[in-house]
Amino acid sequence: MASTDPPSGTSTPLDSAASSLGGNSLTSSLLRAKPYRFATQCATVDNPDPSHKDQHGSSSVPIYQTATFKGMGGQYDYTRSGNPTRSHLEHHIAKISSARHAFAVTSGMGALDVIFRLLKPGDSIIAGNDLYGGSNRLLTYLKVHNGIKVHHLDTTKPSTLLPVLTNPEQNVTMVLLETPTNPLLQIADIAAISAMVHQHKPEAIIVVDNTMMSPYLQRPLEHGADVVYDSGTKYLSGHHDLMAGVICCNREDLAKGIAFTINSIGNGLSPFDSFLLLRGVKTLALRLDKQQATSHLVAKYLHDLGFKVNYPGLPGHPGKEIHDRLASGAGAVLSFETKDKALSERIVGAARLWGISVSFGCINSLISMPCLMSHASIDPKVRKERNLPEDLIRLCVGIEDPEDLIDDLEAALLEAGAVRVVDEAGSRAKLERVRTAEETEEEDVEVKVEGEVESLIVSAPGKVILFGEHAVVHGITAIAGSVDLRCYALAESRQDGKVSLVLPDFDFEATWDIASLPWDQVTSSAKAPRPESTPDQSFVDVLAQKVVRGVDPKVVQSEIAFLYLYMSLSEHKRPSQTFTIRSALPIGAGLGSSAAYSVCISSALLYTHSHLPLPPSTSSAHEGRRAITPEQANVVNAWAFTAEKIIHGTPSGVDNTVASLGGAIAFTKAVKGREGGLDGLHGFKSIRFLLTDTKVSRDTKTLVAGVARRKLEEPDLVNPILKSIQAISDEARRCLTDSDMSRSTQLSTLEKLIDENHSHLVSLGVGHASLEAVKAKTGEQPWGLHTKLTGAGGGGCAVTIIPDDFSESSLTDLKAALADAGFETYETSVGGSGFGLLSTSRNASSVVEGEGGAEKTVLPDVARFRGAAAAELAAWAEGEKGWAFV
Ligand SMILES: Nc1ncnc2c1ncn2[C@@H]1O[C@H](COP(=O)(O)OP(=O)(O)OP(=O)(O)O)[C@@H](O)[C@H]1O
Ligand SMILES: C[C@@](O)(CCO)CC(=O)[O-]
Repeated sequence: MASTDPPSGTSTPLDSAASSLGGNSLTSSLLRAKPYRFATQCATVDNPDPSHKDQHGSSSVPIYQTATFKGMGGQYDYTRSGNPTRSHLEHHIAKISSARHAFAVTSGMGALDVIFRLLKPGDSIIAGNDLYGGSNRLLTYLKVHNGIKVHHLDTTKPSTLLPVLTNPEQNVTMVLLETPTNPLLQIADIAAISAMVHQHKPEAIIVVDNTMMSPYLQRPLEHGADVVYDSGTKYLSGHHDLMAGVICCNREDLAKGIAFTINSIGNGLSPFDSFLLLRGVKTLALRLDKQQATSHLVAKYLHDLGFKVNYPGLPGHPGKEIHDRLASGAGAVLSFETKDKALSERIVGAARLWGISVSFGCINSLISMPCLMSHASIDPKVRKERNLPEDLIRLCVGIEDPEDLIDDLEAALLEAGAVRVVDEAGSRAKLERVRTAEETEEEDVEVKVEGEVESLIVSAPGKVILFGEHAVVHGITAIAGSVDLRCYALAESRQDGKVSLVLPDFDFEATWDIASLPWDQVTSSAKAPRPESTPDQSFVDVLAQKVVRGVDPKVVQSEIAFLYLYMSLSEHKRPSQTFTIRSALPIGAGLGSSAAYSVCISSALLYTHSHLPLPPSTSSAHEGRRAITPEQANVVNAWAFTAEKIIHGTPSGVDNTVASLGGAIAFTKAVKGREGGLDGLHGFKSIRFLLTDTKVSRDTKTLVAGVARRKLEEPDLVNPILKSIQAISDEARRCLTDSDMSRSTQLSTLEKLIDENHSHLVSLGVGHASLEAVKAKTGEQPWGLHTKLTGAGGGGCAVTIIPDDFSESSLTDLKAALADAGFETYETSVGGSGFGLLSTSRNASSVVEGEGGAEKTVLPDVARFRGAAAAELAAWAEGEKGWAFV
């Protein structure tokens, strides 16, 4: 093992040369202070132990071809445990990989085997579903012989990992990523996945197979990975004349475990192979620059002919902008489809300069069919499930002249009948791809399946924030719970190539031609929302051009949020649907109407577009409780958060979390490296609250921005207030969870905290005269109640605690007095169900006779859903049987 500190090469041979020549001018010292660039670092091998100089001043690291070392107490005793040639290599690899520790072993698979030995029986590992065949084979071995559970998931969509990560029955201790994948060149967002995994499973290790990129193009440790390995057989050595694997990490504990395994099993790299690999690494940047430049030409050539080409250097490659963020180049492996396996075999067989070979990374160009070669060990059924085309051809580009490579490929395509000449004039004949019969058939089938999606109804609750609104945006804990006023969405399938959004609350309806939507603008970051990142602004801007202007300008945000989610979740299916959304919640009044709307569109889309499986159908509302798993609710919540951000700007996430999961919670947002948290609270259920809508309209986005501005301008005023609000939330939480506290102490404590929190909110500038009027009225005798604003303030709603001994007649009088003052009241309990779902096509009561006596499935009483007054929606929903809830 070798350790470097600092990780990047800042000590240079020039330093010693300059000082021995007495070079100490300002310019030369400035120049020397700069770390070497990558190619220089590759070419310059530092001595891991400068106190131990080579006795003859050898310019190349000697091969210490010895099994044993004489004497006792020296640095080396036995080559299995350590060898100077290997130490030089490992030190060099660590330096170019931004790593503190590096290890060299006998192959890439040997490296993975060493890493897998960090796992224990009963552990779960998440791995991609487009993995190198050898990694897949080793994972199967672990599953069968070592009691390790393996989950193959689509790592291009980080949200698909959440259900397994958050499942308490799965002890996920490792996540194995490859990006770009081999051979489909799919992109996994190492940074997003690492952050997500570390948040949900801090003890899990993120392992990245970086062979396709090499440390020259991508250094995953810089993006949050814990362990990185490369098959050194590929780009690091570059000549296909040795087998090697390297492992890098920064964590001391992992380094110790890895060193122990290598020493115990004895698969450290031999001195001779260490020498060869060290020699190869010196030219890594030089080789890859050439290989990558030619790859761009080859990819473009095939793409222009009309083949489906997988290469992250091509515009439009899915995940390209994530890849560009993680890596500094597209690499030198690409793959393309011919849509005909036999045709692919003919192309591969006809190539001359492109050698038929497994592996990649060599200076010579290679061609292969992964399903027959590198990935043949994966069961054909599994290959199909993982969308690995049997006809796929992989090209690994070498350093030959690009013209020769393209000539040879062209000759092979022509000989195999994959292309034909359309114009012989010019220096290169004009060719076009010959379409296969299978392709034409497939296209017909695709057209037929469009629009065939489930119809269903979903609902989501609003919320009341008892303590901590606004402060929660800045990392303070909020105490909040769901209320029994909900938003409802009906998703209906249609067949006319259009999608409609109907918003009766805004007297608004918009219909778009699906084909005319800007599909080419759906970026991969839009398809994989992350809690800490903002929605893709350029996509939002493009969608803003597509919205239909209604009477109320606020509807624009609702439309953009809808289109953003519809397009990001549609994939290639693009179903024709109508979404009708109705709210029993007052809109823009502090009860989380935007979050409930966001959860409705998120859940309706995730289920109708088959991203989540429908829960088993139930016959009564009671049986439907917990029919939706918390894992599914987390996925719905993640997408709802994106919609909420589009509507709100910078929400904390508390509203959508309550609207998704329901119940009552203590919620803390993660800010600036401080961990967030989410805890369920149960003490709310029996407490009655009165909500009073002042009817003064306001906008959460503006109010939240106002507090943020104030925090920036007057930190000495705002920061102590935030601290006090944290203390209020902490005390409220204690009081709600302390089973020894008497009921009367509990209620009087909450009342005191309500008064304190309200005055802090007023100091933050989000109070309003109308809210003070409600506070004063409810505080008057004979009522004497305690009230605070709830939600964003500036108008909107106030919340009042109703003590247990408050009589019904007093409550009626109070409500009348508030109504006289022009306010609207709602009595609510806190802590009911999260989002719910009613699948209509599987509901037996929904089958009726259609035209010509045929049976037809319609939504249950959809007409009543559309026609009911807002206040009647809850009664309508209760009347419908078969709801499934979180
Ligand atoms: N039923 C609905 N149909 C369409 N859009 C809606 C609906 N309900 C809410 N919205 C969207 O949410 C916006 C209201 O969000 P806003 O954050 O201002 O209020 P709120 O969520 O009710 O209050 P708070 O965030 O303080 O709890 C509306 O302007 C609209 O864009
Ligand atoms: C004002 C605020 O704290 C609550 C809005 O309901 C904003 C947020 O948390 O997103």
